[in-house]
Amino acid sequence: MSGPLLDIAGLDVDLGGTSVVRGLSLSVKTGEFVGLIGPNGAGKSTLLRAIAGLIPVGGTVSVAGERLDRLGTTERALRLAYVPQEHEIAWPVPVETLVALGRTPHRSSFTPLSSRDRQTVKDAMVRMDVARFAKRPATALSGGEKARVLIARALAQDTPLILADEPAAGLDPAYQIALMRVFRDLAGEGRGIIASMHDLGLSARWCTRLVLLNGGKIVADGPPEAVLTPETLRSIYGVSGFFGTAEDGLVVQPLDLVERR
Ligand SMILES: Nc1ncnc2c1ncn2[C@@H]1O[C@H](COP(=O)(O)OP(=O)(O)OP(=O)(O)O)[C@@H](O)[C@H]1O
Repeated sequence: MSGPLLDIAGLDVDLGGTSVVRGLSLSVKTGEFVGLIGPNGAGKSTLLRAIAGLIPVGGTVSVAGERLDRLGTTERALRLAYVPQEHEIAWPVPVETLVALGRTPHRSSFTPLSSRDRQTVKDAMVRMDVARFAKRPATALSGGEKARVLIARALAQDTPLILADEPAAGLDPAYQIALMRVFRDLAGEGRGIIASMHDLGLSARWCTRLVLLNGGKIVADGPPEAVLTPETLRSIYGVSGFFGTAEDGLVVQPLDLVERR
């Protein structure tokens, strides 16, 4: 594929009569792990929901050169997977059944899972370390375990583009890092990942690119070192930070509240 994996042009989103995303354009290539960062209310979830086709938008969203608004639900679900911020699981279905729902766009109705489907589901559960819960009701898991099951469902969907809304929230440090490794590996395998994140340390360390949103607009976009600076922390988040360099790159730790200038 020569063009971008994701191409957003002139995206506008109005919610409840308020303009939440304004004239936003963004291109993401295969191999990129994009951290979507920004303060509360910046528009991160709205942007992800808009890309996923869950809310009406102005402008265009294309994946691999095809406009998503011209595709049916199944065709769209073959191109992108979306992990919601909420980890509500309504029915006590076994974890493996829930993860297997990710295979829906690849199958015709009422046919059993193929051996490829079963292998993909198993690989997704192993990758997210939930295979040992395979037979457990998904409702009988901890918050972090549920979060990992919902990410496994998205991985089972086996799409070129993965959108995840605060996927690291609720995970312990080891699982947060494991998730960052999974996303980095998936990007290395030729997919594109966009994950909204509040943890600036994690996003600085693991994302290949950061897109900083504020007031529904992109205010910075580039490698972590270019986006996360003392100036952006102060002006956008209203915090000071510790900045260091470890063997593998940037270390950022917000320190205290400061006046936004
Ligand atoms: N249904 C709605 N009607 C009106 N305004 C909404 C609606 N949903 C969200 N908003 C507003 O849109 C803005 C962006 O919200 P969004 O959830 O996208 O932000 P976010 O960057 O994901 O924030 P957070 O970090 O708090 O999750 C906020 O000001 C929010 O109040």
